[in-house]
Amino acid sequence: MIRARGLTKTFSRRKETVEAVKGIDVDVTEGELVAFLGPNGAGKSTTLRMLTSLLEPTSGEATVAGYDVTTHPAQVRARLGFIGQGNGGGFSYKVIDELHNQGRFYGLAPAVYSERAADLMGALELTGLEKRSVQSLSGGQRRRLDVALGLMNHPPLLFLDEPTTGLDPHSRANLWEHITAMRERYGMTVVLTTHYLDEADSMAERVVVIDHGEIIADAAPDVLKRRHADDVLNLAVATDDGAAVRAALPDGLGEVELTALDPPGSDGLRVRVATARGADALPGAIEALRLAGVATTSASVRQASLDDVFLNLTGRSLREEAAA
Ligand SMILES: Nc1ncnc2c1ncn2[C@@H]1O[C@H](COP(=O)(O)OP(=O)(O)OP(=O)(O)O)[C@@H](O)[C@H]1O
Repeated sequence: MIRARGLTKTFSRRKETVEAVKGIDVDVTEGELVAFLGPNGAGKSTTLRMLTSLLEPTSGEATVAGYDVTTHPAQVRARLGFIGQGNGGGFSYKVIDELHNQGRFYGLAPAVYSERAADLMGALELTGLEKRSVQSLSGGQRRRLDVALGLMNHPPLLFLDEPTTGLDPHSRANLWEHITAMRERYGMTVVLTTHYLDEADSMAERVVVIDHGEIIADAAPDVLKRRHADDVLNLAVATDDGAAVRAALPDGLGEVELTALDPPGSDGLRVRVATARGADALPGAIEALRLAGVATTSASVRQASLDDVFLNLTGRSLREEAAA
């Protein structure tokens, strides 16, 4: 569905040159749900805008839905839906007029766009808001209208640029339900950008991590975590004999860190082990300690997150950058 090779975009701003995208190679096959994850300014939107033919690449090439984005932009646009960061709707227009105008824009017959608009309004829980002005909608409703606008041409490929940014957790979850339902209904390929780690982790089947205009990792969230991050076992043990704890833990479990328990003076140690597949390793670790006569008084596993992946790949935390 998408094939990009050596895609670059350089912007000249006054006398400054910004290399926003630095030679991206990416393939997306039909039906995939792919998230481009990266901090602000990483080049996600620029990549999306090139793939949707809205922005001409400085160099490189991309084929989308079978057409070259530079030589056949109209054919590309006819086959995709694009939901940008800003709201697509004109603020003072009525919701239904926005949808109908979008249908006209795609050259659909009135009977077809009226039916599609009604159908999408129902599917995206916008029924009853037909006559409301776009500016009177809530953030979540407006985003769902954006999705409806993006789907009026029944595209085989949907691009969403930060679809859930600025929405509260409830509206984010609700929008996701709708995106997933629409994807199933139309069998669409979906490509989106996000800087929400939890969203990329839970919703995307594949995550393309972008930093400074380059793809630094590309795989399913679980695979990324297995490759680039460890789970952490956190145990408390009822002994101060650190050497005995180290000797008891299975060989090759992972890096072990021992610290005194809080508050100071408490008997025992806190044991932290960075390890792959922490939940699977935990029972064995507790049993090995027990056999060595060491009682475990508390145990938990912190699963590796995509933030750990980003941190290990770049030395920076995406969570902190997103909050900054
Ligand atoms: N039209 C433009 N003119 C000059 N520089 C630009 C332009 N558009 C983007 N840039 C720069 O290119 C870089 C990548 O921007 P881009 O918007 O693609 O990042 P992003 O990953 O989508 O970030 P965000 O999450 O903030 O949207 C940034 O340094 C940005 O300032």
